Amino acid sequence: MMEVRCLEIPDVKMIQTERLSDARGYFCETFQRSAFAEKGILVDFVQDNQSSSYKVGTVRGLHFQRPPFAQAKLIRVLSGAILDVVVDLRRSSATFGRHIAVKLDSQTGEQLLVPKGFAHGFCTLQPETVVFYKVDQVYAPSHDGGLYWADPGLAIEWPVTTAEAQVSPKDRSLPRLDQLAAVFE
Ligand SMILES: Cc1cn([C@H]2C[C@H](O)[C@@H](COP(=O)(O)OP(=O)(O)O[C@H]3O[C@@H](C)C(=O)[C@@H](O)[C@H]3O)O2)c(=O)[nH]c1=O
Repeated sequence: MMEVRCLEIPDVKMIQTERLSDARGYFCETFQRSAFAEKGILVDFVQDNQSSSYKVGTVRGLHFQRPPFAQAKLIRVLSGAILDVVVDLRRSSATFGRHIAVKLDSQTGEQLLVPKGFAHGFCTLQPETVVFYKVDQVYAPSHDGGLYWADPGLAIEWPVTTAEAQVSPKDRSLPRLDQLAAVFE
């Protein structure tokens, strides 16, 4: 049993797979290719990634890979919690430039499916937060792209200010959306 819920941008989906509990704890199939396909989610994941962030208020993103290395991502939190954010970068989309922000935590184990054509990032809400995600294209640093997380034009309500956030030097100098050349059609 899995539940798939479309968010305000319908290609972005929240996924809850069933947790089978017993006296020891729970067991859960977090990804099963044919179960996802039955729900219309056809992705060939080729790489799993994991990151751990020490502090609350660590921001990673907003990232994407340019075609032909664009990635769909299936995100979940193993420990801690995040505010997960996606921005629609598809120029032909009615929701171009709009974002979705959802809380993901290890309590519910809900997963976020981010299609190709979106920038993705998150802010940790707890210390020692571990994020795990599957991607359907390999890492291609030559095709790395990004968007400045605190771009006021995006109007994302982050839980931290730019002064408080823990951000990598690379992420601090990413372009705003109005400085970004078209990436996705
Ligand atoms: C993303 C990635 C990074 N790396 C290396 C590059 C670098 O030396 C180190 C850290 O990379 P970054 O600073 O880009 O890591 P990080 O900021 O955590 O990047 C990630 O952010 C989130 C929001 C995403 O959506 C991911 O797709 C990815 O872009 O890991 C890989 O070897 N493989 C990978 O797939």
